[in-house]
Amino acid sequence: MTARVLSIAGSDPSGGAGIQADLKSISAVGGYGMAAITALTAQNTRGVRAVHVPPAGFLAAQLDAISDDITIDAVKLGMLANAEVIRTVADWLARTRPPIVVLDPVMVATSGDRLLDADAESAMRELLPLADLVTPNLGELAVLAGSGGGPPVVATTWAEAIAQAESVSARYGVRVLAKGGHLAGDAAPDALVDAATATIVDFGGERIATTATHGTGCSLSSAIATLAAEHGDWPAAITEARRWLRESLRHGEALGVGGGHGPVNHFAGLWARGGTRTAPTPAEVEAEWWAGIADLRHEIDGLPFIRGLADGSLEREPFLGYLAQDAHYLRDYARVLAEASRLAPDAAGQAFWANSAHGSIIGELELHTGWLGPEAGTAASAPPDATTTAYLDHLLASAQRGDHAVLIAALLPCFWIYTDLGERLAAGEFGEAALDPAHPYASWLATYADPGFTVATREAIGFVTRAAAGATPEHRERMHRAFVASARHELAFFAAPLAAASATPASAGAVTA
Ligand SMILES: Nc1ncnc2c1ncn2[C@@H]1O[C@H](COP(=O)(O)OP(=O)(O)O)[C@@H](O)[C@H]1O
Ligand SMILES: Cc1ncc(COP(=O)(O)OP(=O)(O)O)c(N)n1
Repeated sequence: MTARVLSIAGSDPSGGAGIQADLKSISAVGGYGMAAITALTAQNTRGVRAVHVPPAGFLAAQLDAISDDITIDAVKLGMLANAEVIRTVADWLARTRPPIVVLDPVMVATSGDRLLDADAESAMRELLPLADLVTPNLGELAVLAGSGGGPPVVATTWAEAIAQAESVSARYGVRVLAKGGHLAGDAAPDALVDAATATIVDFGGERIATTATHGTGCSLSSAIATLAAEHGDWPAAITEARRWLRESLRHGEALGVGGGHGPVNHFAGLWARGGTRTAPTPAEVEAEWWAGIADLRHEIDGLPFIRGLADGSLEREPFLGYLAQDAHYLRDYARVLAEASRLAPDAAGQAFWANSAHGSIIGELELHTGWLGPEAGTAASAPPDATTTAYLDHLLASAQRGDHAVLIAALLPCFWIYTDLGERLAAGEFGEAALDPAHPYASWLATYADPGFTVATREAIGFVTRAAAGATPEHRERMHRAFVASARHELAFFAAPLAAASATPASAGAVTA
C-alpha cells in the first residue's frame, strides 16, 4: 500500500524546507504526498525575509477538503506559525484522528529566524499529546523541556539532550526523537525516547561534512511519518528514514542551490538508481521499433526478388535457391526458438516459443516434401550461403548468450516482416498479379498471409514489447540492437537470390549484432 501522507506546514519557496521538502521527502521514500499550507515564507538558503500567515479559517477549509474525501495514513506537522493556527490544527486532529501524527515543532530556522510566534509556545505544548512522535532539534527540545519561565537551556552534550527528551516524553506522554544535528563534534546521533515504556533507542551516525543542511528536520519528519505508516514500527521507520536522509545529505552540495545552507538532494538515491527515466509502454516500443526499421522495410519492398515474386516474373531457379536457403534457415531458427522456450521466464512464453519451434520444423519439412522435392533444380540442393550463415550466426550467438529478452528481440523480425509482407501482398499492394490463382507461386504466397501466422506474430510482438517495456534502458537498448540486426539480415536474405542481377542494397552490406 502506498502511504497517503498529509503535511501541514509552511511554504519555503527555495524548495529546501517546509512543504516543498515534505512533498519531496514523502515521494522519495515511496509515499503519496499532500500539503495544507499554514504560512508563506519569503526565504532562501541564507535566511527568512518575511512570513505571511493566511486566515486560520482557510487552513481549516484546506484540512476539511482533504479529510472529507481522502483516507489519510499519516500526518506530518511542521511550521504552525502562531497560536491560532496551532489550535485550528489541534481541533482538526481531535475530530479526524489520523492513525499517525509526527510533529516537528518548528520554532526557529537554522538561520536563527523565528518561525513560531513567541506567545505560541504554550499552544504548542497543548498540541504535543495529540502527536505520536515529536522531533525537536536541540533548541526546540530545550524550549519544550523548560517550564516557559526562564530562557531555555540548550543541551551541549548528548547526555543532556537525552535527559531533556526523557522529561518531555514523560510530561507530555509522547515519544520524542532527540536530534543531534546541532551538536558540536564529529557525531550526529539521534535517539528515540519513550518514557511510557522506559526505552531509549539510539541511532548513531558520523556527522557528514556538508553545508547543505537546510530543511533536514522537515525532511526527516516527513520520511518518518511515511515509513511509519508503511512499517507500523517506529525504530524501523526511523532507521530507514535516517539512511535515506544521510544519502541525501551527502549529495546536497552538488545541487549548487544558493550561497547559504543549501538543501539536501532528496532524490539522490532515486536518480543514482535509475529512477529518473520513464519507461515506454509496450505499444510505444512497438511503434518506435517498427518505425525505426522503416528504411529497411522500404528497401525490402523495392527488391527485384520481392517485385518478381509479387508479379510472378521471378525465375524458378532463384526462387528455388531462396527456398533452399529458407529451409537451412528454418532448421536452425527452430533450434533457436526452442532455446527461447527453455529460457522463457514463464509458462506462457515457454509454450509460445516451443510452439513456434514446432511450426518452424514443420515449415522446413513441408519445403522438402513440396517445392524442394526430388525433381527440384540444382539450386535446391545448395549448401547454406554466406547470407544465411551470417543471419543464423547472429541468432545462434544470441541464443548462446542466454539472455531471453535479447534473444526474442532477435527472433522477432522474421515473424513481423514476413507477416507484414504477406498481408500487403494479399491486399494487392504490390499489384493484382499476386492475387491471381494462376500466379506461378500462388501456393507459396498463401503461406505468407496465413492467418495462424499473423496471430503468432501478434503474440511474438506482445512478448518482446512487454519484455522491452519492463527492461532497464540499457537492457532495452541491447534488445533493440539485436532486433535491428535481424531486420538487416532479413533484407540481406531477400536480396541474396538475385544479388548477382541487382546492386547490393545499401543497408544489407554491414550487418552487426
Ligand atoms: N551534518 C550532518 N550529518 C549527519 N546528519 C545530520 C547532519 N545535520 C543534521 N543531521 C541529521 O538531520 C536530522 C535533522 O536534525 P537537525 O539538524 O538537528 O534538525 P533541524 O533541521 O530540525 O534543525 C537529524 O537526523 C540529524 O541527525
Ligand atoms: C517553511 C519552513 N518550515 C520549516 C523550516 C525549518 O526547517 P528545518 O527542517 O527545521 O531546518 P532548517 O531549515 O531550520 O535547517 C523552514 N526553514 N521553513
